[in-house]
Amino acid sequence: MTVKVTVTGAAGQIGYALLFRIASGQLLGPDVPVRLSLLEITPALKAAEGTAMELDDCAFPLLRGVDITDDPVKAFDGANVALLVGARPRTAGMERKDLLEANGGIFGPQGKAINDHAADDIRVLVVGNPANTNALIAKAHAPDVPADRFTAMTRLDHNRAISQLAQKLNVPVTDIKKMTIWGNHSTTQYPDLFHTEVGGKIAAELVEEEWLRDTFIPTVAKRGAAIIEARGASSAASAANAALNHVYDWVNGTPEGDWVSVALPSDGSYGVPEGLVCSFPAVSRNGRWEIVQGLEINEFSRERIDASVRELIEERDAVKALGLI
Ligand SMILES: NC(=O)c1ccc[n+]([C@@H]2O[C@H](COP(=O)([O-])OP(=O)(O)OC[C@H]3O[C@@H](n4cnc5c(N)ncnc54)[C@H](O)[C@@H]3O)[C@@H](O)[C@H]2O)c1
Ligand SMILES: O=C(O)C[C@H](O)C(=O)O
Repeated sequence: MTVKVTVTGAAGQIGYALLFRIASGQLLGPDVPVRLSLLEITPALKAAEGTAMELDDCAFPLLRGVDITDDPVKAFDGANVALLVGARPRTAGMERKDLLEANGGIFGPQGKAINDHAADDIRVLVVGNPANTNALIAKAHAPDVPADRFTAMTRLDHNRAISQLAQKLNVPVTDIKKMTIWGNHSTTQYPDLFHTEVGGKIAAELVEEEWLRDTFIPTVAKRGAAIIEARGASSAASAANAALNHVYDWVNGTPEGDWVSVALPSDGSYGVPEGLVCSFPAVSRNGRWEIVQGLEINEFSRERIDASVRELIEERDAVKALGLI
């Protein structure tokens, strides 16, 4: 069966890094045909058409067609996977409230279009920032879709944390298992090494406490800003790569003996208020995310998880006050 994949913000940077890899089979697997549906704002439709011409020119064996539209209803009609990448970026002089409001105007109607028109098995990944709260808004407008189909991306933070630790310990990234990012995809996120395993040993015991606290955590949490500073634009190829990892694992399952980081609606686990879209350690089984249960949270971790959750609560309360959820 051909899977319909809708990508919003398709003419943007992440879109350009993402679409060719989806069409080559890296989102769902090498045997799954895909049809791409590109949603853009009207002024960017021509650029999206250019990208679609290039997709044609690749003659990808799995690509069954590309549709381009500025209408969310058409874009999400029958969609099985939705990658919500397009968002309103913060510009000079813009208050946080303005940013949340502008994004509410995007993610509310997209959530409703998903609710009314997507396929029954729709899976949604929000990449556009502020990703957790944009996912919360989309979910609030899709009451008929199971809440756990709405996720936001912290897989890039997860991959960044694995890479930083691998470099510190001079081991291949494949030696690192059970990394966790807790909380918000923002600088308050908490990359947790107290359950991470490296060759069967706990990572926090293999590094100096000072490095963990003063180098590792801030490097991972501020990596997005460091990329913007270096590139003059936000991360695109690595964000696209993380989106592919997230959906691939969701659909095909996470490997035994490991887990990944996923922002998904809390069921109250680890004291995170129900419904908040928060990053947790998670495994995918039978096509559904399950939060890893029973991890012991020490005082150091508790403080940091709580700080990020507080920020998520503030964002939720702000969008509630604006009538966006
Ligand atoms: N979660 C993460 O880890 C992560 C990582 C990197 C970037 N991001 C975020 O991803 C988003 C996209 O990044 P980018 O570099 O591709 O940005 P970009 O500005 O290059 O592209 C965004 C695209 O979205 C489109 N767009 C805007 N409003 C839209 C709407 N209502 N419907 C459809 N399309 C719309 C724009 O026309 C533009 O083409 C940003 O919000 C960025 O902050 C998230
Ligand atoms: O776009 C940004 O603000 C940064 C991005 O979320 C990232 O983590 O690279």
